[in-house]
Amino acid sequence: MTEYAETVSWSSFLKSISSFSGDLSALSAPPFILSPVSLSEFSQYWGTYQDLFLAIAQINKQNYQAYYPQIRSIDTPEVTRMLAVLQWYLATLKCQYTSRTQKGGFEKKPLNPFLGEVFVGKWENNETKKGDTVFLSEQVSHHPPVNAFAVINEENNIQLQGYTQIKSSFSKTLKLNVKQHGHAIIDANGNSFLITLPAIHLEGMLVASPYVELEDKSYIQSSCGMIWRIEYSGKGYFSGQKNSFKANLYVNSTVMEKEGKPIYTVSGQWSGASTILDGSKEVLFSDISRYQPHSLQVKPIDNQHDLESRKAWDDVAKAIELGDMKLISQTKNKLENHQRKLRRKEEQENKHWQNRWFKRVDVIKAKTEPDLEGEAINKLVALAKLSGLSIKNIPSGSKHNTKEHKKATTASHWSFVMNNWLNEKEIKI
Ligand SMILES: CCC(=O)OC[C@H](C)CC[C@H]1O[C@H]2C[C@H]3[C@@H]4CC=C5C[C@@H](O)CC[C@]5(C)[C@H]4CC[C@]3(C)[C@H]2[C@@H]1C
Repeated sequence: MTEYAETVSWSSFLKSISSFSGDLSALSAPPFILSPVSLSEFSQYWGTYQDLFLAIAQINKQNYQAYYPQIRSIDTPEVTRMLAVLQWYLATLKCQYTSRTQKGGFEKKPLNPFLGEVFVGKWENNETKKGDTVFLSEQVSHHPPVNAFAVINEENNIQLQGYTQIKSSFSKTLKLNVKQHGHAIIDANGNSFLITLPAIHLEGMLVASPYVELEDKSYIQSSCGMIWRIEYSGKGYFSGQKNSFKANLYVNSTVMEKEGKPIYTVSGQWSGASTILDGSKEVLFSDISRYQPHSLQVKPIDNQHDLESRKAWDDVAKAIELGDMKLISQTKNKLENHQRKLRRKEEQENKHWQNRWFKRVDVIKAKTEPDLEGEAINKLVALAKLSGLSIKNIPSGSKHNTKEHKKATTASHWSFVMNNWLNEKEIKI
């Protein structure tokens, strides 16, 4: 599409969203801001920096001093592990929120996954003999859209699972605000970590080059008691730099709530370099450009199952690449009508869609009927209690004592069921 035409349709698009409220996926957007990628692919970013992810499981009493030699004051493997979790987490932010806008691109509207859509792959770590890591993503709900994900490396005994539900709204100044519900939980050799999801907003909408900026706070609570509080800021905030953050490590959430002395403070750019206060000295903590992202191995489309994202959306993705609006709506309607027919058939037969690898667990009820698959939920309850965070269905990272928590009535989450994956017959990695 020509530059001029794009500008015209972008400004008419902005006019259309200025009066829009509701589910983003319902908003029709001009072809040049449609992405041929399904949102079900976005959760792969939790595992893209495999070396940083696996380090969380590999740190032990014998090797912990080798990880951050520049930080003289480190004295336990637990603290080293907390630093490794933060370094990995910052790397996931870079992937999650800037990988589409690095080379001058801008955020586009991803394809809205249908119920039961899956996206699977693996990271082959053969060069470092760390065993393969499996990645699973399943659209466990379509109304509202919820994506659940798991990253599993058996050789190193580390597994991440979680889910994301986004709630978005436009501000008067056409800023797109997105609150995330959900969380991620890591289990690594007996240590577990609860990671909350930051709120985000889209900058640059008025100049037709939107990019994500993180805001407010998020937390990483460890089963050993220590907790990270990460505060985000961006251009125009006090720091003035894009993608800025400040992270404080506290011995526990009580000290954090009292604004006690942090064990460490790390600050800088989550998409670039950051430093750590080691006593009175400021030393380099992490420079993400020094780490290699691993690309996920995904089967060719011909070997994929009909429920796998790239096969299911292939016609639509091709139409988007052609920028052919008519063909886009034709191919999208075909897929969406097929889904509506399936839902109607299930209704008539009084059947409901069976989720594949994740199950919904109502935490309040589960307290009376604890079950094995709810194991991750029990971890969520334990870690949330340690951190003072709410387990109700309110924005990720909300505190336990807020009026929003008191007002909320439900506390149900999505939990990965390893047995369902081990017994999976149709979808292959
Ligand atoms: C309908 C409004 C619209 O189309 O606006 C068009 C704008 C050009 C772009 C808006 C889209 O920007 C995309 C960025 C997406 C988030 C990126 C990363 C993540 C992290 C991942 O773990 C969970 C999903 C999440 C939060 C994505 C959610 C969807 C976002 C905001 C897309 C916007 C629709």
